[in-house]
Amino acid sequence: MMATKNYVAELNEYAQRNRLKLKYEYLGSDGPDHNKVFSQKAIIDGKDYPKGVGKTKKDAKLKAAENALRCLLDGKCQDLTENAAEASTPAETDINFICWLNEYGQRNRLTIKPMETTRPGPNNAIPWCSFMVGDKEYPAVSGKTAREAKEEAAKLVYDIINGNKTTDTADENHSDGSGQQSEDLSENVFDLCTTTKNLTVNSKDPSLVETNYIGLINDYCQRENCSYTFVDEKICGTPDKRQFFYKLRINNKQYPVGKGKSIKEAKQSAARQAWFVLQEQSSKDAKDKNVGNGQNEMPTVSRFTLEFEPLEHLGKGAFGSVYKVRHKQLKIEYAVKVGCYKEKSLREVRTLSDLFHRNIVRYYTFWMQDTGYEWDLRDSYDRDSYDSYASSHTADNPETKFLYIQMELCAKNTLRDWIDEKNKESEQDSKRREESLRIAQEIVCGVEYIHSKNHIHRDLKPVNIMFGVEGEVKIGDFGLVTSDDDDEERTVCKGTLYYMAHEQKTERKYDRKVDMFALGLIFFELLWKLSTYSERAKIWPGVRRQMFPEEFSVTFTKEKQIINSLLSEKPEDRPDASAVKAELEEWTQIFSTQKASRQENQTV
Ligand SMILES: Nc1ncnc2c1ncn2[C@@H]1O[C@H](COP(=O)(O)OP(=O)(O)OP(=O)(O)O)[C@@H](O)[C@H]1O
Repeated sequence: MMATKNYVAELNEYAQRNRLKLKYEYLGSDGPDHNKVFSQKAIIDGKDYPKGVGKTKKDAKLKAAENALRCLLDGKCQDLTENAAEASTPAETDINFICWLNEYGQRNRLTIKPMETTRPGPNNAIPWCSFMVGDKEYPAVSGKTAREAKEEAAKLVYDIINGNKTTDTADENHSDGSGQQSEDLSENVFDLCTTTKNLTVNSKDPSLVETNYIGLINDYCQRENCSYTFVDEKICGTPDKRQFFYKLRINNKQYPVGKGKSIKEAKQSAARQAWFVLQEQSSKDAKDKNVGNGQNEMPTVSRFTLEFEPLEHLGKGAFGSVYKVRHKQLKIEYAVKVGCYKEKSLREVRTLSDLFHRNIVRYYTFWMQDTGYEWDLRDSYDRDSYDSYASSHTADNPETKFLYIQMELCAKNTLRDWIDEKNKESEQDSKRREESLRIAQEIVCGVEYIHSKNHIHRDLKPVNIMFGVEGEVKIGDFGLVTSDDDDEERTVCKGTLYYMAHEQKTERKYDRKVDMFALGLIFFELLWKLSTYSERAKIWPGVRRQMFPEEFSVTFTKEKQIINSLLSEKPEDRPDASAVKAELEEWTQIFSTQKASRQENQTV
């Protein structure tokens, strides 16, 4: 193996020689666990140098140092910035496709089943493998060994799901299509889209599953027998920061322009814009039709009960009820939120459809119906009789529409339950501290992502934080989400008073830092045992003003420092999510090392 040059030492030397102030900034990690990449950048005398990406933090630092040296000594900064986007994407050859596929199955609650066979070859039997993902079978592939066939088959599924190949082009017996249509089909991952309606994967990041709006438009146009084309509007920006603009034309009607960093992203965004306009239009048409008919005479078929089997009433919030359901065809369980439709609720769904992150409850789709859904709570424990007690119903006002939001199903216990359980335990132990640090890190990752998309959650609290199948944190309830535009006037006192920042209670101008204040309180609650409500009521006002129980400050010195900064009265003094994430990551590492050495000492 070739030895790697120690660029970090070299850059240090360079900085010392030239009396420059050198530091590194950790920029976070990206990608699923099996294929994580880390990023760091060098900052020299306040100037940022191109980020370095690597499979470990150390590699990333080395790469960052190398990049800075190339800028400083060879003047090659431009090339590096242009390549930065590529470098941050994990190389496909590094991906363990079987592992990726298993994670994909877990995330989407699809069973993954390899089907291994042999087929006669010229000399001996050749191993073949294909995968069943949910109820869809992917094409079979051969390999020199059974393992190789399995890996190749998993890679094929990866390619198809990522839109690198269509199922048609991947099929052994199929010849390639040509022209515009085949190009569109490969973007749409058409086969998958028609089975699951809207699941595809962002080709850049296999950990994120996005709604395929081009697929939905394709579906819609086939159903309505209309044609669509993407219109190339313009391209802006410098070569390293290109912005593409596309819009959709459906039967000569033009829809709003969508933009993106690639043509594909811009087309998806245009399809998303068109999809929302179509939804709004169809709701308006239905309303006009009802008004025209004088009354809502025809009973409407409920898409909800047609597609899903309601299994359980999970709870009720301000917007409506949430049900655990099973998709009748896919046999996958989801959560569906049902409430009365208001213009504003559609805006919220629009925001939600923009968020795809491991630590955020995954949104699948939404639709509107004339009928709502009622579950008689008295009998909800009686599964067999749900039909007689749960029913679709129309509202008293015939103009009322109901909005259904299909989401990922999370575990029943929320973070509130987790905290309550921990508070029942007798001792304040180090296991709670360790778990709390993991949970806090995941919450802050989700919040960092929400903020990066220019949204403010505004209602972060333990009941709105749920857990996924692997116990990972899932931030939910985006009922109060709003955009973080600088000059927007805000509604005063939206959210839950207990976790609300001072400025959110009283001021019309506040920003994303209100979420950081709530995070401070949640971190405190994660760590500190509060046995009774009265104990909590006694210390809570103090904690909100950065006054902590003495024992807390002694036991959790580092955590207290982070929480203290999050609870700063002035929003500008609160750190942003990425800074807290970095601090927590660093502290977690130190804490684990300290714990390991303590354990070692005990055994010696
Ligand atoms: N995706 C989901 N998976 C599982 N349970 C869910 C899901 N979304 C919501 N729930 C549960 O459904 C219940 C109602 O949730 P919802 O988000 O509507 O309201 P809430 O958070 O209780 O109140 P509000 O919206 O008024 O703040 C809660 O108990 C919540 O834990």
